[in-house]
Amino acid sequence: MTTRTPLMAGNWKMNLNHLEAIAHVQKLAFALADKDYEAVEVAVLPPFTDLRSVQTLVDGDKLKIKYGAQDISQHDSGAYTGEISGPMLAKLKCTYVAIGHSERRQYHDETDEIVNAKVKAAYKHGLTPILCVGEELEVREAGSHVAHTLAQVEGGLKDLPAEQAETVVIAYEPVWAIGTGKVCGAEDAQEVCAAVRGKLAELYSQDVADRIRIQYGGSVKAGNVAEIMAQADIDGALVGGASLDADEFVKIVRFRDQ
Ligand SMILES: O=C(CO)COP(=O)(O)O
Repeated sequence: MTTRTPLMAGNWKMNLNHLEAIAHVQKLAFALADKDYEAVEVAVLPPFTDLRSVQTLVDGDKLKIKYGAQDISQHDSGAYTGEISGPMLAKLKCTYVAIGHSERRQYHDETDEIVNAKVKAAYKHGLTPILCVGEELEVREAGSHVAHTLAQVEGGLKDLPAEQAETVVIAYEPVWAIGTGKVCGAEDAQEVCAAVRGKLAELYSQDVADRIRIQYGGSVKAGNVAEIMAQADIDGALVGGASLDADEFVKIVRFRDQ
């Protein structure tokens, strides 16, 4: 049986400046300095402007916390005002990059084609994509949430070889559950995550699918994380609001104690 190391990632979105980031990561590192959490991978996704400070802290103190960006340009360099490239993120030793978050799809018109180009850009520069997928409320109400999410998975991974795909992280984030306090029922989340794993098996192989980590995201808190993590196909959480509170995020990382 494949054992997948749970990945708890905090997506800070547009919150915390670089000084606040330093204080926040120090708090997390202090609270997680014992061995209890070693079986869980912990990552933060701060705004671009914080990455250098987070890198300096993590490198200097040899922290086990990983970090990454919330987006990446599909281009390596050039006249793309405001964009941040894969080589820049790689130089900052980012491990992860979130791609296709629903807020990018919604406010920046990111299509599956763009998401796919960004996933390829991440791999080109040695970054691990956290490919975000999930349906809006209307889609859920129409009963098409599984098909919608699987189409996003397929579109995001298009033409990606198995050697790359097997390290991707998929984050299932139903849009209606993001920042709303309406957590998707654990069994409903499991239904979609199991279908995502089935799609990965169809696209690659069962072996590859069994190695890919699938996170749930959307109003995850210390109070609901244990139930979510108890689901067979959920291997971690992508946490927004609750990741801004160090104590709460630490409790989420220690989901086995909740
Ligand atoms: O979008 C999310 C993480 O990427 C989820 O956000 P919330 O945890 O605030 O609902």
